[in-house]
Amino acid sequence: MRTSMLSKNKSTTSHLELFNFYKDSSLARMINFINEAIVVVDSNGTMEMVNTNASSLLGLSRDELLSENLLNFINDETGQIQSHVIQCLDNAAQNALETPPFEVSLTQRSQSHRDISVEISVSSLPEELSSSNSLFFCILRDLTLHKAEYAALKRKAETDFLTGLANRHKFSDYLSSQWTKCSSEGSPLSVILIDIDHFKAFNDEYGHIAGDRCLKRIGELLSLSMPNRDTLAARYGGEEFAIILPNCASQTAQLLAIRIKRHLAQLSARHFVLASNKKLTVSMGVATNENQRYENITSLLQAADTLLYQAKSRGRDQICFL
Ligand SMILES: Nc1nc2c(ncn2[C@@H]2O[C@H](COP(=O)(O)OP(=O)(O)OP(=O)(O)O)[C@@H](O)[C@H]2O)c(=O)[nH]1
Repeated sequence: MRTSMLSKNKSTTSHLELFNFYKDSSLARMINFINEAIVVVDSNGTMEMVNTNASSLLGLSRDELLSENLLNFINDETGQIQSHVIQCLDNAAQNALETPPFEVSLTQRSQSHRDISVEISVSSLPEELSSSNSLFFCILRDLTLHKAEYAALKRKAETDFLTGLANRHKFSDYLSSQWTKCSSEGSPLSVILIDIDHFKAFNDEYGHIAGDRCLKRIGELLSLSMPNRDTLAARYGGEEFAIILPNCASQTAQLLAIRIKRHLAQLSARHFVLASNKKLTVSMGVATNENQRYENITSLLQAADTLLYQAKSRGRDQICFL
């Protein structure tokens, strides 16, 4: 039975016959013992064998999956991913070991119809296991949990613990990507540096815990003052903050700096008054890359830093811009 079925031409063997044959083959029995979701497909993506893990991942019983094509589970409006999968099957047929795993989004057919991210790794089966019809062994790995964990870790790695703003690392990455984007579009890019004045005196007078609370309040205020989703506020250093404003001309950046300074003054008057009755103030430097004024990110940041120190040396509690 085995030899005659295998030697039969695929076109004269119905899918049901093939499936029933494969269902009882030693390979089909073996894949049920592997602790991965596995489907065996032909070169068009039609499923020939499915193990129990794959059946629960795809949300249909093994028998229901018989008439299904793996490609029909893939979310792919443009059809590009499906072509890529077919190409991977072709590649796997040529060189099984050089087909890298790829990621797709699948819709589960269970009641929830949930979309899940899955990594598929394809290998071709040797001829003695697949008859004249090329078969491919696909391992499907659910990446949903892994992706959620990765996103949470990434968020943590990019966030300043105390203020909840972006940290310096995220600031650098974002500035770098926005520099490239704005330069290629010929649009302006502004940076505002903000440094709290005499913060050491505040810490000395009220202690570090009150100092931390103050930094947190300023972080909240900055976060609420951002004009749009492209704007990024970050904690740049100990008592220093920075704002990246893509597509923002110098005048608009200056107006935003003035507004933030006014809001900070109101916050300070309510919460952060020093013993000498002096309020906590900030100094700011605002620099804008317009008409290729600066050669690179470093010179833009240096300009903002120089302007900030100008504000400090002129007596603090002020904004300097070009
Ligand atoms: N509470 C608290 N204080 C911090 C933190 N990071 C930095 N600082 C304090 O910020 C102060 C910065 O002091 P300086 O660099 O002398 O600056 P300044 O006193 O603000 O004076 P100018 O910047 O010259 O106006 C130091 O006392 C630091 O301990 C923090 O996370 N929490």
